[in-house]
Amino acid sequence: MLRIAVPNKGSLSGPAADMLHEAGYQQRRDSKELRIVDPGNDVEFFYLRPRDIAIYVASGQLDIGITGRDLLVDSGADAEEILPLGFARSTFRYATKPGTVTGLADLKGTTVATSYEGIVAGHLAEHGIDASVVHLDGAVETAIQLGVAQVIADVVETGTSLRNAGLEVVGEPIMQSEAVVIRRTGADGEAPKVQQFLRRLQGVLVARTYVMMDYDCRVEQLEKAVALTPGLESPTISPLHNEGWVAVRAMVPAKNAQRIMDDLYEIGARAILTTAIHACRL
Ligand SMILES: Nc1ncnc2c1ncn2[C@@H]1O[C@H](COP(=O)(O)OP(=O)(O)OP(=O)(O)O)[C@@H](O)[C@H]1O
Ligand SMILES: O=P(O)(O)OC[C@H]1O[C@H](OP(=O)(O)OP(=O)(O)O)[C@H](O)[C@@H]1O
Ligand SMILES: [Mg+2]
Repeated sequence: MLRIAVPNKGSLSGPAADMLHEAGYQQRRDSKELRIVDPGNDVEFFYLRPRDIAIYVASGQLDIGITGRDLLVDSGADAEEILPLGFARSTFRYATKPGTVTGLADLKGTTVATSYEGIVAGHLAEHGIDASVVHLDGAVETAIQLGVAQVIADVVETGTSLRNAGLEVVGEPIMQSEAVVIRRTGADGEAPKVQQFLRRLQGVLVARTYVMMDYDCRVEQLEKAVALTPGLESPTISPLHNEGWVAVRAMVPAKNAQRIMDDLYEIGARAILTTAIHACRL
């Protein structure tokens, strides 16, 4: 049975459960449940603290896990990313009161408050900056006002939390993060059960980002039309009863669908339809 670690709380937990549900897996009904078995899919899910997931996966007791890239790096655990999942996207950045620190070099001699000590200590060492790091569990934006640190390093998504605390970012982002599937470093990636799990999640990602587009066009315009809708491999072309016309079917990125429909119309395509993809195996 495949054993999978899933975040039980925080920003990762809801979207991870939604994605697993879309991929056809049973998920817990009660947020207090710590483990469920999905016998139909031969999978066991363990609901763990997001921060602990890389440690469990590295220990070899669980085959794979869903966590944040930043949490994986921070843990220092012997685990590796195998599939990015596109949700819980964030950057990890230094921030401070405006005008106090202008660049990375000014961090020398300061105290940096963070919940991600591993990332920060690693980043400071990499840049040869001698600064102290104080570990806080959360709400680190307040640490400056309360005099615990001069600088913070934290997750930034919209920037609202920083703005509300009167802080501004310093330097370039330390890293870009999103939810990822991880496994123990060097673990057997070819294991059929792992491969099937990854294919299902990839199917959800494709279904979320692509739509199916169908249209009719004149044979003379086909090359231009196909250039607009090349599909993932190649579009399907079917003859129409009306001579000189063909029907075309191709997957297109959902975010470009309206523009592509306009462009197809311009070159004479008609009956242009888009439909949602509910599931997919590439
Ligand atoms: N506001 C946010 N937007 C996007 N991703 C976020 C946000 N806050 C945290 N994350 C991401 O979620 C993961 C952190 O998981 P965690 O459960 O600790 O998040 P959290 O939402 O801060 O939860 P909590 O603070 O309740 O512990 C990290 O990968 C982080 O990048
Ligand atoms: O840029 P924003 O959109 O404001 O998002 C970033 C904030 O979200 C998270 O906080 P969370 O609410 O999880 O609280 P925490 O600091 O206690 O973890 C993170 O730690 C930042 O504080
Ligand atoms: Mg948080």
